[in-house]
Amino acid sequence: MKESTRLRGLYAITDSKLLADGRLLPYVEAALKGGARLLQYRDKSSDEARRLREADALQELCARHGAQLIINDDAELAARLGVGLHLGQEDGSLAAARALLGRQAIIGATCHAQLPLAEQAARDGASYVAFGRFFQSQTKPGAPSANPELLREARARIGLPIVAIGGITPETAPGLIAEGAQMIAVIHALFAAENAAEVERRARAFSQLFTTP
Ligand SMILES: Cc1ncc(COP(=O)(O)OP(=O)(O)O)c(N)n1
Ligand SMILES: Cc1nc(C(=O)O)sc1CCOP(=O)(O)O
Ligand SMILES: [Mg+2]
Repeated sequence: MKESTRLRGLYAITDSKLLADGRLLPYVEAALKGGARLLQYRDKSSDEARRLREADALQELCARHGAQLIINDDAELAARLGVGLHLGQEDGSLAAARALLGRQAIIGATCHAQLPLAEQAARDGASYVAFGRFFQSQTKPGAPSANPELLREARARIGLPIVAIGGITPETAPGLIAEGAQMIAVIHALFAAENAAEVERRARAFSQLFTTP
């Protein structure tokens, strides 16, 4: 499958608090049923055994639903499972991660609101670049803010799929897609839900934004 086809649509990101108490697998499965194409396992704990167990279970779910699993921050775990990786600016060398994971792996890079960071990420072998945060984020309120117009310039200058992140809802996503975002990465507006059925409904609402060419 072409990278541009794989990297389009809803990009769901897990959250350890929202998905605690047995919600991780049912809520993620609901997001995948609702059409999420990428799933990022984002867990900041140092419990390596649990992280491996959970990532393994998520990999199986993703495989069943034809989605791609991406590990946040942890190149070793991504290498162990043979899945993708997302790195921020403080998370280690992207070029080294590319060498470790190989040419086929999906590797994403946080670029905040800075095109030079995206240009560097492209040179270092990123598969996609992520810009944000575009709105107030309940998950990461302190992340640097970005302006939607940035996406248009990024599209013209960076030859990689673009992810938009930060406080995005089904109502605000269309404006970002129109400006050039190929993927919309979401935590709170997807997973802060009463039940799995509601997660699936929300995922479907995001995913439908990508069905028109
Ligand atoms: C798709 C996507 N974009 C940005 C981020 C943020 O990464 P980072 O800046 O490393 O912050 P943490 O998520 O590690 O707290 C992301 N995870 N995913
Ligand atoms: C993990 C993360 N990174 C961001 C960035 O701007 O780099 S914003 C963010 C949180 C995204 O979650 P929500 O959809 O709940 O706002
Ligand atoms: Mg990080």
